Amino acid sequence: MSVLDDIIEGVRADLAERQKAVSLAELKERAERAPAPRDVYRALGGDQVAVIAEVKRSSPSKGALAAIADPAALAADYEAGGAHVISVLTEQRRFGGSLEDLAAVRAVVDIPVLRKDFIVTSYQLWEARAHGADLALLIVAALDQNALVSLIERAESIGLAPLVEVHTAEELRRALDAGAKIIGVNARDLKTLEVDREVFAKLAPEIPEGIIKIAESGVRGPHDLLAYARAGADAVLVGESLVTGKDPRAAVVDLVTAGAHPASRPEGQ
Ligand SMILES: O=P(O)(O)OC[C@@H](O)[C@@H](O)c1c[nH]c2ccccc12
Repeated sequence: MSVLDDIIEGVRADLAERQKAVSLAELKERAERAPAPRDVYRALGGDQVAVIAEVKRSSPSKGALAAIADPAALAADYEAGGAHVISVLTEQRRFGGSLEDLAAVRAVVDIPVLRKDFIVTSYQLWEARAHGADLALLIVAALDQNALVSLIERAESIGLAPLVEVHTAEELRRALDAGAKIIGVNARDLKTLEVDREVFAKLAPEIPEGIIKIAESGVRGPHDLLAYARAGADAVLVGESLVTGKDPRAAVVDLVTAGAHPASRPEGQ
């Protein structure tokens, strides 16, 4: 069993518990009362390389990263540093997150917020919206094609922008076929947890213009952001290096500054 299979088994077990506690009808009512979704395409579509800063307590590869007693305070720091979007890991068992973290973060920032989890059913999309999310991650490796297509459609229909994550050329083809408009290339293989920062540069040329390209994972600082930018990234998604550093806000400032520099754009653009 791959790491991804193992994570999803736990996700399904936790999901079954939540489904017992809150009916879909109730969740939909909560989603209707949630604040309106924020404009994700404006946040990610500017001239600069956007920075998506992640609230991440632990990971299957590294174990505990940071305690993060107050996720809202961390997110407010990220926003003050100039982050364009906040990512909140809500998976509990391996990443130490929760839907409460998501709601707490959304309440204190004015920028869009991503629910980062292993979404396998539309119930989780409703949960995301009910807790204020503006985007939801959909991992191609975790979904068959029918599920991917219907989750993209459902996300869009309830006001959530789907960020479709790929790691291989085949997954990218499936994401494009399914109509993804925002594609994240994860440098980490979720089946083995190995990081290969070259994957973005290999896949980016196959992503048509007009689709937002996000480089995910392994960004240690401005140098890695610039390399991803030269390979065509519109945004980078950064977790570990922000939560483990001494000053997350200053670390975001450094990334945003690098991303605003014209030399960070690919040649000819
Ligand atoms: O901590 P890093 O290496 O900066 O990576 C952040 C983010 O890309 C990573 O947390 C991530 C990308 N895709 C995921 C899918 C599930 C869980 C986590 C992830």
